[in-house]
Amino acid sequence: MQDSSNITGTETGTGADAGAGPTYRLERLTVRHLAAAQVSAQSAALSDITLTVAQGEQVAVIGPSGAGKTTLLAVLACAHRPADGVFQAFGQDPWTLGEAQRHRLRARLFLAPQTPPLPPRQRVVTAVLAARLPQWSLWRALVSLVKPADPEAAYHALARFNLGDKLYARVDRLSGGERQRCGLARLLLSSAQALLVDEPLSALDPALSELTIATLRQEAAQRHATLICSLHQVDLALAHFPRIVALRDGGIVFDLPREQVTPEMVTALYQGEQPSASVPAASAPTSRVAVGACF
Ligand SMILES: Nc1ncnc2c1ncn2[C@@H]1O[C@H](COP(=O)(O)OP(=O)(O)OP(=O)(O)O)[C@@H](O)[C@H]1O
Repeated sequence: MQDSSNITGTETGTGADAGAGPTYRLERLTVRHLAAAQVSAQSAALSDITLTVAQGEQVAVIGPSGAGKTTLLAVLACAHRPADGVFQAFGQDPWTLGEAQRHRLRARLFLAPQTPPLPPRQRVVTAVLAARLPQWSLWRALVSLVKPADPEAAYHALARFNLGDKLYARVDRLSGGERQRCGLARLLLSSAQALLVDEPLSALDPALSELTIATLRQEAAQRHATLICSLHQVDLALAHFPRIVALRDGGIVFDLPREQVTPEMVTALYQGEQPSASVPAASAPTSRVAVGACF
């Protein structure tokens, strides 16, 4: 159950579009992973999550390791079915829809996992253009595998993450940080209206971290997409995102406009653990494949 001392913020002043229906509505949501569900009914990855996110909002999700950030993003991407509670994306519960309708709903979302599932032997241009697959006919997709359909678009997307020179590199020759940005370049080529990004800075240096967040925010604002980004770098979350959702042990600890988040709240959230500062991190662990997938 959610701690009764939890603080729930309003969306006032957080960039929400008051006129539009919410992108997400979650009410008392419980989420379990299969293995955990087998061990104990108590061990939910997320419990009692109530959250509404308006179209166009930009939200950072923070919290210590294991808090449930990746699980939340997988649920929002309609990749992980909640065990209990209400979940709606764009006003629809994906898990009551037929397969084809759910597929159409997922095409409105893009999840960029921490470790993007890029085919290692593929060239970067092909991997980035794969974001357009939902918009293409089967024939066009097959032709693009041999002769990339729109290399200029891939170049421009990569260039926004300072990676234009890797257009024709092989994916398995990229560093961890370059792979991560390659995954984010795919996001720019999607037509998604909800952008879900899991720890995009874990393998990036401070300058690239700033560039990456600025690019994501700019893209979301331009297409009036909702942006939800999990971050270990609390300082960057507070500097860039109007709304901060803090998770710990699978529950929401606070959900507030950033001006209302105090250093004491952050210290309590991490309880002895040191929140990451925006310093160069070790490259992303290759064994950690985020729940969910890119759509
Ligand atoms: N595939 C899985 N099977 C079983 N349990 C899982 C699985 N993935 C995550 N969990 C558990 O669910 C909880 C939430 O994990 P999650 O990965 O969502 O946290 P996180 O906040 O993203 O952590 P991190 O910051 O380390 O990436 C943890 O207790 C974790 O051990």
